[in-house]
Amino acid sequence: MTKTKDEAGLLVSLQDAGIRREGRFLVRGVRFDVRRGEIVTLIGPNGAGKSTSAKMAIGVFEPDEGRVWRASRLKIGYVPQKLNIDHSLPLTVRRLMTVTGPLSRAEISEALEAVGLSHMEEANVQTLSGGEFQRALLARAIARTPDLLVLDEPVQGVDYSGEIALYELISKIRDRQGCGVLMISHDLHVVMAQTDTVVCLNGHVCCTGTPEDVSGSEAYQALFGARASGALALYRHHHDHTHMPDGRVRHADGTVTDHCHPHDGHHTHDDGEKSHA
Ligand SMILES: Nc1ncnc2c1ncn2[C@@H]1O[C@H](COP(=O)(O)OP(=O)(O)OP(=O)(O)O)[C@@H](O)[C@H]1O
Repeated sequence: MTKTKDEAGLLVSLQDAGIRREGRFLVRGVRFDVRRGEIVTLIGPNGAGKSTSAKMAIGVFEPDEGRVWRASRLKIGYVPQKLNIDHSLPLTVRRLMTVTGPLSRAEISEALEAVGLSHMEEANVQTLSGGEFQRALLARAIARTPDLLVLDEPVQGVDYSGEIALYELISKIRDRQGCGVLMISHDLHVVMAQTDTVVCLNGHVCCTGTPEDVSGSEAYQALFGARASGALALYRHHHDHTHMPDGRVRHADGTVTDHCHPHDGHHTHDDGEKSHA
């Protein structure tokens, strides 16, 4: 018996979807699926149609051609690219959490705890660092336990180690809540190691596949030129390390230390297990 889309864990499916404005297509021929537990990243240069495609996926835009299918009663958590906040008005983290809809005290505390911001519930958002602010927005999105978490450039204004921490957090949330994740990124090095599928856009889909497939494809190389060389691979390279049977850690550069470096992310174990402690 064939499984229905819902049974297969499919959350959203774009089939040759396109958006036309003022007589021209902003993007067309967009096709990708997001399933429960899966991380899909849209990459492409500025103006490539990443946000437009994500907006089609979540139903903000109806496609002018092609089709978009969404699971019934799909709950979406959206982390916007930017948020215009009137800094002349005081806004606490707790209030930020509820401006888009009511949440119980328990839901607020749990979400802030998940992103490591429990101690900042009463803080004014103006005082947060870039990384803390992104985590507060993430907390707001996950507090409603979405089926699909959509993040528009989540690491903007976040430094390299903050970026890795944020990616690990997103991956942890995916594991715990079992949601699907659709992520947008205009920069190449930010494609997180846990991404299952990369969709490379430039007004249309240039290529789709695993990060390795995409970084090796001609379409991707042509689109990003010199910047493309090894960029996705580089991300993995930086975070690859191996746990030796005696507990020590061997890094990609061959050095051996007692512990992981704080910036270490994806890694493998010598016993063949692939996971993070
Ligand atoms: N409502 C609209 N009417 C006309 N043009 C639009 C509209 N919305 C977006 N565009 C244009 O469509 C193109 C794709 O925009 P989109 O925001 O999807 O790109 P993006 O890949 O997310 O870019 P960035 O990396 O800069 O955020 C851009 O050239 C943009 O100016």
